[in-house]
Amino acid sequence: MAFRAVILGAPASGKGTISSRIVKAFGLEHLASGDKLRVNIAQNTPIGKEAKTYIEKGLLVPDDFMVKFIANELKQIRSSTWLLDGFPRTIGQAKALWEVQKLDVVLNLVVPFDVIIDRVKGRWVHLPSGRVYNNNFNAPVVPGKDDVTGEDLVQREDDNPTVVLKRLEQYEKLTRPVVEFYKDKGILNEFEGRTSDEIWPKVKSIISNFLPGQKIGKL
Ligand SMILES: Nc1nc2c(ncn2[C@@H]2O[C@H](COP(=O)(O)OP(=O)(O)O)[C@@H](O)[C@H]2O)c(=O)[nH]1
Ligand SMILES: Nc1ncnc2c1ncn2[C@@H]1O[C@H](COP(=O)(O)OP(=O)(O)O)[C@@H](O)[C@H]1O
Repeated sequence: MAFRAVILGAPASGKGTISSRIVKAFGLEHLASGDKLRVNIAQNTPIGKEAKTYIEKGLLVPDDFMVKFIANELKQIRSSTWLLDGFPRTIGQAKALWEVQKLDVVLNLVVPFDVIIDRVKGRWVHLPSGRVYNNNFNAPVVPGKDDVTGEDLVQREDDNPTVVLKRLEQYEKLTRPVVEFYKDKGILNEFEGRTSDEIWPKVKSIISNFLPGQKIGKL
């Protein structure tokens, strides 16, 4: 079956956290634009070098770059059941995606900015997998190490307070109109909350209208 969704939300609103729960519960492909860009930066690819110049300043990477980048990443996904995280982030990107692919549902996480500022301070990531941790929410079993691989966790350069403020400003100016775009399409679902644990059950029930849950283990 085909099911195509997008998850939206301000920086650190919990897109990655909720997406990982969606993947566990429904077994669909998760494509996170930020994670893919950071892998390119870590590998010092031409894409990574160019994207880094914007990301380190808290600016969005230009639309034409991102549309091409994500179109190529989507081609790598065999399945027609996927969740896009971190893309689209502008009206230009949303229109370009809609041209080639109609979506079934858009999830928008609405989390207060004071919560976001606090979360960013404690965010640690395992770059190769995109797994995220937080000192006050889901700390790794071994401090500083990824639970699955034991590899080092890092804090993102763009998670420092100055850059975060720039990213929030970019979100307000450029990404909030994307929410309106999908509201007009009649496929937007908004989820308000201060924690992922209160948001998750509401997200899960919306997606259950489209997809059967994963069998827990094979009977
Ligand atoms: N305290 C707290 N931290 C959370 C919660 N949900 C996610 N986080 C953490 O907040 C940070 C941002 O979450 P993330 O999923 O990366 O957000 P994204 O930037 O929207 O993808 C990460 O360090 C998460 O571990 C929550 O409910 N409470
Ligand atoms: N769709 C996109 N368009 C433009 N820039 C993007 C996009 N996705 C990611 N980026 C760049 O990568 C940075 C990190 O993205 P992401 O990991 O999604 O941030 P967060 O997890 O904090 O919301 C963004 O601040 C932006 O500079």
